[in-house]
Amino acid sequence: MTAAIEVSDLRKRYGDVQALDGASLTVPEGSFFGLLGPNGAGKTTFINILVGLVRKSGGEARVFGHDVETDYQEARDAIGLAPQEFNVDRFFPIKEVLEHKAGYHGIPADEARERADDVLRRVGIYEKRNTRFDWLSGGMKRRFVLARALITEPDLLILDEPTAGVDVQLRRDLWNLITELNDNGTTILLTTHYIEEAERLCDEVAILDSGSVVEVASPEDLMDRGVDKITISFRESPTSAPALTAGNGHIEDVELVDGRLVVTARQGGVVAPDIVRELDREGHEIVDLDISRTSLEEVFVEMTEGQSSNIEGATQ
Ligand SMILES: Nc1ncnc2c1ncn2[C@@H]1O[C@H](COP(=O)(O)OP(=O)(O)OP(=O)(O)O)[C@@H](O)[C@H]1O
Repeated sequence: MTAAIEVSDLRKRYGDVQALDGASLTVPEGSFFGLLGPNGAGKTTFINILVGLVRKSGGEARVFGHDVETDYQEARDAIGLAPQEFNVDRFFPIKEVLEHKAGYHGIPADEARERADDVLRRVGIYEKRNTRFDWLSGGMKRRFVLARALITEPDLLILDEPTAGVDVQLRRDLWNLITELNDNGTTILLTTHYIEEAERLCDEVAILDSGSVVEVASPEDLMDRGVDKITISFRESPTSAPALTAGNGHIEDVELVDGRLVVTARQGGVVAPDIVRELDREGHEIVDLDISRTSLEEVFVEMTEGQSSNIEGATQ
């Protein structure tokens, strides 16, 4: 199967700044893929090279097998982009903006009108179809840039921080809409500073740091690399921390804190049952057990340490 995105040794230099420094990445067709990284890691530059807004300084980039420079039109026609910054023609009613965009991609006028109505309904701003972009609220503007990305029915939808600064309702609407698109086969590339968003939506995430890809894994696999804390309360507190043989090398530390046993371990959910059985065998009566998992956020911060990270937990 041809990959949706195939990038190797991608480089971009702006004057003194090496924005991309040999980034390599494959995004499989049909996946919901997250591109994470601290501010300035090169995410927007990466996206802009794919859509032809920025010329690479070196390396290769293909979209569904089409080179983004030599087969520009084919590559561009496959992509719908909802950019971080709004760059919309402000003087026309939004429905016309969509029709112009469809026309630019070779879609006949009748079909363009139908598609414009359809995508405006899907993003929930059909009643604003005759309004100029400037007169939409901030949330409606976000909805509109998504509609504009969808008008060409792209095989690859690229969303550059689609939920930055939007309210809870809109965030959920956007999540539902893009999940549905992905279920129907659209490949999604999402950049986000909301870690919970990546955790919830993405099959795989790539972590970009200082212009190169430092990791590609599922959110679940990344979280398994961090350490979890298992806190166990007993009917009668032991006088010292029991020595544990369970855990198969997963346990990193065991200590007694205020009468409770605190076990630091990788894959806490996997080792906890063995620990419980061992303590039970030794006659300790357990009254409560709590596992706090490492968050993807903690793993991310550790991997990109030293960078100015502003990754956030989604507020809702
Ligand atoms: N047109 C430009 N001219 C000069 N430097 C640029 C230009 N565009 C980006 N840069 C620099 O390239 C680096 C990567 O920027 P980029 O916008 O790709 O990062 P990002 O990961 O998208 O960041 P953010 O999360 O803040 O959006 C930064 O140091 C930025 O200042």
